Amino acid sequence: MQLFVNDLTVMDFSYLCPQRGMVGESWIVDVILDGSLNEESMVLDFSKVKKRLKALIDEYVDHKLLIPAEHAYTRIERDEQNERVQVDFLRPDERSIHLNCPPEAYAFIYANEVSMASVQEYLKQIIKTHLPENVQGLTLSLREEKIDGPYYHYTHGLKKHDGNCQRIAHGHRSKVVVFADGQQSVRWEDYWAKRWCDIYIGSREDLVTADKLIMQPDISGDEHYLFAYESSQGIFELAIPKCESDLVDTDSTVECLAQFMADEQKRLAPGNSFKVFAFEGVGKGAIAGA
Ligand SMILES: Nc1nc2c(c(=O)[nH]1)N=C([C@H](O)[C@H](O)COP(=O)(O)OP(=O)(O)OP(=O)(O)O)CN2
Repeated sequence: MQLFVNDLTVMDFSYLCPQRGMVGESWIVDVILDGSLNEESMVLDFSKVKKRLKALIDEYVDHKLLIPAEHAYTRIERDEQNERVQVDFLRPDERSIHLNCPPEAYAFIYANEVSMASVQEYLKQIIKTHLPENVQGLTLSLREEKIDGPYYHYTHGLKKHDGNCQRIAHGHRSKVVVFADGQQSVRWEDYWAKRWCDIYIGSREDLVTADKLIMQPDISGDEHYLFAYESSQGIFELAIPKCESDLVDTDSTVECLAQFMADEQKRLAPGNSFKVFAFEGVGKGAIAGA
């Protein structure tokens, strides 16, 4: 007998990619369980499927940075004593990425790349060990939201958030809808999709100088932004290429980003009025005008 649950959850996370850098993603999870019927004549109660599997996915992937642990660019250094992990992703041409964070900030995918297939396998191995005996098989499918129109992938961290959004590198794949003088404007939507294609959005107030960091990455020149802050889960540090980042004067909540976009459009085209629908992952977001 097979049992299916579609749209079990959305995983919002980021990953390191040799070509694209830091990529924000939102993947929808569907599952199929194979098993015999239990004493309740069920493969597994839907409420248990939803709660248990979502809890595992939240614990192991959601709001984390996924590291392709077997890629040649990846270096991982664990400081067990201080409960910190440093990751150096040594891309060429001064596009290296460096982090020093509490261990919960990362998920290590033992593969050459972070892909739907490798994350699927990683999660399958974890979830399998948490299923009751009558459930013998698990199929996990990951998919992107179908988006008609422009979208972008961004990564950020919300240092004031009391949950996992405080992690400095988690992200989303987000649709954007813009109205200029009451008409939908694909031109402006394309503008943001291009500007924020694979972007790290940092708050200006989190910028630090190298002497303020615990990590001492081997970075030459002035090609990187350095960000650091302390939240309830610990100290988070990130060095990321400036050319793959954008700075805002506020926090990077979706409310602030929607307002940033509307204000930026007004600055570039003062004669028009704007309304921006900025999504944060799938099915939610903020609306701002200028
Ligand atoms: N009003 C706002 N609330 C939250 C914001 C925000 O910008 N404005 N941002 C976040 C985080 O960035 C987070 O990544 C949002 O992800 P989400 O998946 O919604 O968080 P949850 O884990 O709580 O939801 P699940 O559906 O359980 O995954 C948080 N809030």
